[in-house]
Amino acid sequence: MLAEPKLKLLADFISQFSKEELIWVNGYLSGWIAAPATTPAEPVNASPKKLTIAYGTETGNSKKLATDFAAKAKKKGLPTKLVSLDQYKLTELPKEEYFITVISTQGDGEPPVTAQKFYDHIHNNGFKLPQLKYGVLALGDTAYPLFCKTGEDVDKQLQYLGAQRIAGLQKCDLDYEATAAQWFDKVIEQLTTSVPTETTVTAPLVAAPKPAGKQYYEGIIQTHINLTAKGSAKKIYYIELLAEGVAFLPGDSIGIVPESDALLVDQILQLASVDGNKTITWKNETATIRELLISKINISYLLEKSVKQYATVVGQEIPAAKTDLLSLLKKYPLQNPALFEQVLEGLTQNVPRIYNIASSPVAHNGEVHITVLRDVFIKEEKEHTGLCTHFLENKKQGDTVRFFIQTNKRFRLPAADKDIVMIGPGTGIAPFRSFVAERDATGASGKNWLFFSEEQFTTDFLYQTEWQSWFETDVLTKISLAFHNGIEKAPTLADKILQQGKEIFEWLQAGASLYLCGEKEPAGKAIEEALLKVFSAETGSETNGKLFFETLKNENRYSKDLY
Ligand SMILES: Cc1cc2nc3c(=O)[nH]c(=O)nc-3n(C[C@H](O)[C@H](O)[C@H](O)COP(=O)(O)O)c2cc1C
Repeated sequence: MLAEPKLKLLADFISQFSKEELIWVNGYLSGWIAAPATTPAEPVNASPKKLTIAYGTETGNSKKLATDFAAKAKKKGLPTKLVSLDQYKLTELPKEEYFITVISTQGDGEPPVTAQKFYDHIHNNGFKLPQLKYGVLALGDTAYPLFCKTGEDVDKQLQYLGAQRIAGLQKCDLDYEATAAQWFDKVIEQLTTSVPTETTVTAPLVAAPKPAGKQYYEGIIQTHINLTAKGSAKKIYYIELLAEGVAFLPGDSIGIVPESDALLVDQILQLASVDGNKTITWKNETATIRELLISKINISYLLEKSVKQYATVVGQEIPAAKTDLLSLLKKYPLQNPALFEQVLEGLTQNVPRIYNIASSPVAHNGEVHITVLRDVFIKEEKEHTGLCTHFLENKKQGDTVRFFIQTNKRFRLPAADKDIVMIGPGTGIAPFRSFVAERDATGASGKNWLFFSEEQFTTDFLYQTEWQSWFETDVLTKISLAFHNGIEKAPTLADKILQQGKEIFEWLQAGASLYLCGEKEPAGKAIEEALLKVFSAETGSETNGKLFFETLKNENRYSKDLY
């Protein structure tokens, strides 16, 4: 409170200023109060700094944060505009003064749908933004391999375009509130006190222990079979999970958090002479060491920072090669068992593996089906299987699996009367089984065309009897197959697309939607190249072909899910 004489002095003083000037004074005073008492902050210019806060969101977190930020900035007297990136006028960007982006990462490291245009705009147009001062707050989830990828890309690209950071990129995990608020307080401090300079705000090194925003389900395995026949070079498992009340749409995926092999964990405990029954708290999770090693902690594919932490604990130089905990313990034994908990601190959590759902919620009510290729690789001359493959391979009928639904809004069936062309080499066929089963069960009138490829016709034709039955009942209008069958120059799926390009183009011109799912390399890449060749040939030039491809994407008639 001010005493009466001072209050009067202040009122007289204030009466000399315009509203704009008062807003600036307000900001100036906040900065002055926040600064150390001996060095009052000097404002650099007399007018308040104009701030735009733009958000790109899918499930609303970025919007909520951006809205809180805008309210805070306004309170501090900064003229602030809050806008969703899909509403943002891209021609405004070169005119902006201070530009804060709050953006999440979706899909497999992709921008939210609402931010796609902005993302493409800054990446595809050859302009510069020398006057822009910016900061990016990235939302993500450390459970995903491409943590905060979109925020990283936007931050990097704005700098590349000549803009100046007023705050370093801040990456946030699911428990973002406190970190985000701290970061924005620093931004406000910059804008209300002094010349903006780049600050590096370090992201928290350690992941939040569990993806709190996700709803997890327990599914009971009711079928677990190898889809490929005897004589096949591969194993592809078909797993049916009983999962009553789990809501999803054709095109969605599930995330499964793999568990480590109990025998491997026991070997580790024995080697480290550690009591696995001791209860500890690891990244907010309280359980026995053995339980944590089985269900939470990544012991198979250690990150570089985990190896570094191990090297510090044992006080030795260890090369940053890909390794696992057991190998480290064997090669660089711990001097004493008490050090094991320090090693655990440097380890990260197991990340979920994502599988396309192969069932239809209408046709296979209460069930979720997946198609899992046994992922085999050679390390130190020994055959190994991927962690989740190994985990799922050893499950039996009646066992439970913990999973969450990963929605994929970019991979959706069109209206029931629209035609679809589905290209699914190998396990890429999974979502198309969901699509066609759904269209069959709902009596959708649109035509359906499937492209599929595998090694051997006799052993590897995934879901063969179902495709045959759908073909016979006219649910599946066309099926185009490419099997290698051990023939050196056998046509690939890309070749089939080139051969049937004219008809594919006709379907698309008549309004069909096109889908591609499967491995990115080599099949996915070759197929996209073949599609571009087809479109170029049919439209008369490569430029027109690219334009046709772009139009399909802009009209949401080309969806791909490559891994
Ligand atoms: C389908 C889906 C895919 C996601 N993919 C990623 C990813 O690749 N990388 C990441 O860091 N976070 C990923 N996330 C996590 C989100 O970025 C995180 O939940 C964020 O808080 C969402 O913010 P929003 O509500 O503003 O979209 C994904 C979330 C979902 C639902």
